Amino acid sequence: MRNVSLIGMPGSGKSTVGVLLAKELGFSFVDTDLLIQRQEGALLQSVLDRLGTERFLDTEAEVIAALDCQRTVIAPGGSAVLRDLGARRLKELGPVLYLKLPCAALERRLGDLASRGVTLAPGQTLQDLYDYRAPYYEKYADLVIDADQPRLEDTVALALAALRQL
Ligand SMILES: Nc1ncnc2c1ncn2[C@@H]1O[C@H](COP(=O)(O)OP(=O)(O)OP(=O)(O)O)[C@@H](O)[C@H]1O
Ligand SMILES: O=C(O)C1=C[C@@H](O)[C@@H](O)[C@H](O)C1
Ligand SMILES: [Mg+2]
Repeated sequence: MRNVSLIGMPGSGKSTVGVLLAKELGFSFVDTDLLIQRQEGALLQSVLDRLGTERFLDTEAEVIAALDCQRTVIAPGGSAVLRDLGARRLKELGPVLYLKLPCAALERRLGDLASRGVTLAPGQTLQDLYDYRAPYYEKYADLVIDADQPRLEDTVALALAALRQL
């Protein structure tokens, strides 16, 4: 298996589950949010404030399109599926696994969205974002797992089991 990409809503666990999954697989780990921060020389929320949503999404897609890795778990931002360029690159790199969980569970996990760096339009709620994005996650996923697990390790185990089915 060349790489594994995790997609899903902000707070679904792509970064926290991803690094544990990489350890279990003996893979490297890359979080594209960190690549964007390094490239732009600023924290994600500042990048988002400076560029605005559309240019942020273009930048994110370009960073993902430039990924060239092997045996790596890739944790992109929750917005990665909103640009075909980035989403297609993830699929080229290997299986794409959707960490799916209900919006209510995400609401409980996420703190202040205003400072988290989420591409929310003014007045848009997390539920609006969830309803808009869910079809994109489903569209690009090769595998879907129930990420509404009490323990990170349980989600990692489900991810490993799903990957074994390929
Ligand atoms: N069972 C669980 N599985 C995963 N994350 C959990 C769980 N319980 C609580 N959390 C918390 O939920 C948050 C998940 O955030 P994380 O940054 O991993 O999400 P993400 O999918 O990478 O989001 P983003 O799209 O913003 O990068 C963390 O703060 C984590 O500690
Ligand atoms: O889901 C989102 O809209 C985002 C999630 C973050 O990981 C970042 O990629 C960015 O701040 C946008
Ligand atoms: Mg993340």
